[in-house]
Amino acid sequence: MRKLALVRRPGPRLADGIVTHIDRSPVDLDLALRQWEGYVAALHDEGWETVEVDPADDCPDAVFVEDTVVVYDDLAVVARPGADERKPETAATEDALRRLGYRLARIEAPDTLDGGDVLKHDGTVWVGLGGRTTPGAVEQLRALLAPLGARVVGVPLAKVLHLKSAVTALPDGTVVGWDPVVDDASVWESYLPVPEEPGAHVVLLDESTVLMSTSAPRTRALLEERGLRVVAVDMSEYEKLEGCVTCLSVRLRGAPTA
Ligand SMILES: CN(C)C(=N)NCCC[C@H](N)C(=O)O
Repeated sequence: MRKLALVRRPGPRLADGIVTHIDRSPVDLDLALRQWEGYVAALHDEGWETVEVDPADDCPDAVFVEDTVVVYDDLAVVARPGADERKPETAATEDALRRLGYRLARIEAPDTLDGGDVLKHDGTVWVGLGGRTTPGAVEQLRALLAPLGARVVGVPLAKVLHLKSAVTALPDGTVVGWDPVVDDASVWESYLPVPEEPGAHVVLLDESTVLMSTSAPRTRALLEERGLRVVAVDMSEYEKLEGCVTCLSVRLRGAPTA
């Protein structure tokens, strides 16, 4: 299966990115660029091709490209970000996915949805509700994904920016989360609390390998004990902006051949 990921390099205004649930601290732009290059190199080392979405340099948060779209099978649902200053970010993502041969749909106004609120695993799509994503957007997504056989489930979210700030899924479907920011862990059949907030953020690289932040060493050890191979990258400058490993890419597994 072709493993392709959309990425978008950090722009010159990155340090002005939005912070909501944490205090602002200075972002080192040079270090952020090196960390982004390290992230992309880690994807390449693990057999992923990357496609760069055109820059949106007026938008400080544009590097968090995950928030601009939800891709399911051959359908790309272009998001409508909940923060107005992020709304212009979606146009170039839409162009990139059109060029790659995806069918396109859009979350329509007045509803809003951020891709970071959407967690997919094995036919179920959980959507965080309470922050940037509206109930109407969940209904829109449900209607768009139903023909593809996906089950869309709204999940309460009050303590953190996005659903994937609180939880992500391991290759076997176990959902990992950092309890202090998880509103209702009973939503998931198999739930594993992790000892560090960044430990709740994994990107699936293949059936036995995950990408995560170097700032979660105890969770790394926990996952390795479960038999997973962990690739760790330094994400400090993005974590200062409430970002994490998932936000910097949109993983396209089995992309259509355009
Ligand atoms: C899973 N996460 C956290 C994301 N997909 N996106 C993070 C966006 C952070 C940005 N400063 C903002 O506030 O929008």
